Amino acid sequence: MPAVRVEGLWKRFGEQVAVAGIDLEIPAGRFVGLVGPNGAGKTTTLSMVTGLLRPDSGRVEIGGADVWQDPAAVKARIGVLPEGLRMFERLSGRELLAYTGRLRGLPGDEVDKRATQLLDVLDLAGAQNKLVVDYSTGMRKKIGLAAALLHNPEVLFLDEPFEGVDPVSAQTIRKVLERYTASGATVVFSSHVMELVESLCSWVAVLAGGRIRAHGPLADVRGDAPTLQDAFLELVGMRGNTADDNLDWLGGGTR
Ligand SMILES: Nc1ncnc2c1ncn2[C@@H]1O[C@H](COP(=O)(O)OP(=O)(O)OP(=O)(O)O)[C@@H](O)[C@H]1O
Repeated sequence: MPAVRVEGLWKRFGEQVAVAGIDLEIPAGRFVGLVGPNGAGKTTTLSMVTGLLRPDSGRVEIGGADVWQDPAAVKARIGVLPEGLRMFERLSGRELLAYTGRLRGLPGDEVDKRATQLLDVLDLAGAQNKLVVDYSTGMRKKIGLAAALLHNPEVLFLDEPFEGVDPVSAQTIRKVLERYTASGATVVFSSHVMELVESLCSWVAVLAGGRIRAHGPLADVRGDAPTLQDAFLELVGMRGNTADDNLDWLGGGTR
């Protein structure tokens, strides 16, 4: 069974079609990259897939359960780190994890154990008693990731998890996620950084204009192109689209 099955997903915002009929089956146990240019519909798709935004039409199943018919069952099985996540900022990192764990129905001592381990692995132990409002961008991503992992979900959805994260923290996050997928869990994440997707993901979906342009194992999507970046530019029709002709006034010369 695929980890995620999406059928005929559509979303309009007024005149703007954000997602224009997506069909996708994401295999389980893979590190999956969802890539696409700005405005491609990645966040809208992930929001609908994780039960945060109701689609105009279409269906989403996670582990065989329908996201919109049975939201509580699905939400118990997934972890989500959305873009611009709002957190309870007046809690410390540890308090936030304790609160999240109890909301997830975990026993208190289990929450304590898992929180201690996650804070440690994610290099947040020293900041565990600091309020989340005082965390840096990277620290916020890491505490958000810890909260999303606490209940050991089957599928983890991450919107731009590496944005604003320094290379050391990125490596830490990467190791945690690699360990998680190695045990059979699925990670689906959106990113603009092709090198990162190429080095992390075994399966990718390319989204542009609200539609899937290509999907499948990384090597199949890359095809004969030297890098995923080249394949991506070809697929989204941006190859050769340079600013040379239009910005002839920019730079040295006439002011
Ligand atoms: N709440 C909204 N109201 C109106 N239009 C929206 C809304 N959310 C998204 N859109 C539009 O839908 C389209 C897809 O947006 P979305 O945020 O899903 O793209 P994205 O691929 O995540 O982009 P980025 O990489 O820039 O984050 C865009 O044209 C955007 O302007």
